[in-house]
Amino acid sequence: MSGPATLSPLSVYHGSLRLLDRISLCLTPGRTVALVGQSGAGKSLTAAALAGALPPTLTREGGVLSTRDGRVPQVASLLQNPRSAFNPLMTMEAHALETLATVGVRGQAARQRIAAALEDAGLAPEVRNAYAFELSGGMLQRMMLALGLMQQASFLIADEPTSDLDPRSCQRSLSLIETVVREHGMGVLLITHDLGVVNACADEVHVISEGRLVESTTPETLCCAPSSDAARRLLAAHHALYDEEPL
Ligand SMILES: Nc1ncnc2c1ncn2[C@@H]1O[C@H](COP(=O)(O)OP(=O)(O)OP(=O)(O)O)[C@@H](O)[C@H]1O
Repeated sequence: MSGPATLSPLSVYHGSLRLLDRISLCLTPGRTVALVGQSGAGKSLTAAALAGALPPTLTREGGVLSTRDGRVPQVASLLQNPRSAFNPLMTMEAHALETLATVGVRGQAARQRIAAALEDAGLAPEVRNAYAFELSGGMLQRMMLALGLMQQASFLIADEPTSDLDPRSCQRSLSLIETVVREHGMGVLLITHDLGVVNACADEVHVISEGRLVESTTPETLCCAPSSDAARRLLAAHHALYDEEPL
């Protein structure tokens, strides 16, 4: 497990249009950092850049995540739509073996890591023989997490992991993230527009608006004394949606 890692200022362009403007973040093992913002603010682009998955039509400047000693840490992803992360023609074991080969783990050692990671992610051993179409969205999210655990990734980028989930699945997804932070010491970047999720999980929160970070604070301060217009708009939207005190 690595120490804290810093994202060097990240800018992303579509032609001459700047979509992200010098986004800089620090991720720390065992801590959850939330990135919140309205639709179109730049959350998913930040996640994609961190995961090395920006669309080829976009160009980037900076945005290298590195530790103090200059190493680039392993980063795992938990996507909004986990089904899109799996090849429908490959079993979960084939995905796992492919992932482990990228970090040089093969043979018996790979099989042992797969068994341990499935168990840690709360999946039955038989899941290794399943194809994506045989698993629910929640199980596929767990499998994504298992892939991160078996790689011994230091950080997890969770992009809207609770969107489109019913309340029970939402709770399960959040407790899974809590487990990787508490028991495996991963550092998490949690991308969401839901301030309730921020309050439940995050140690610190950054607000993004029109591709720029406009506020960095604690969940408590964001709820009680937000300093940016963007954060105030998010709070107002939360009030309007839930018709109650937001956090
Ligand atoms: N492939 C792309 N080509 C051109 N522009 C893009 C591309 N992907 C995203 N954008 C633009 O970049 C901006 C940020 O998009 P992004 O998807 O990061 O927003 P977001 O904060 O994740 O929003 P949401 O919560 O709706 O997912 C938006 O203006 C979007 O239209």
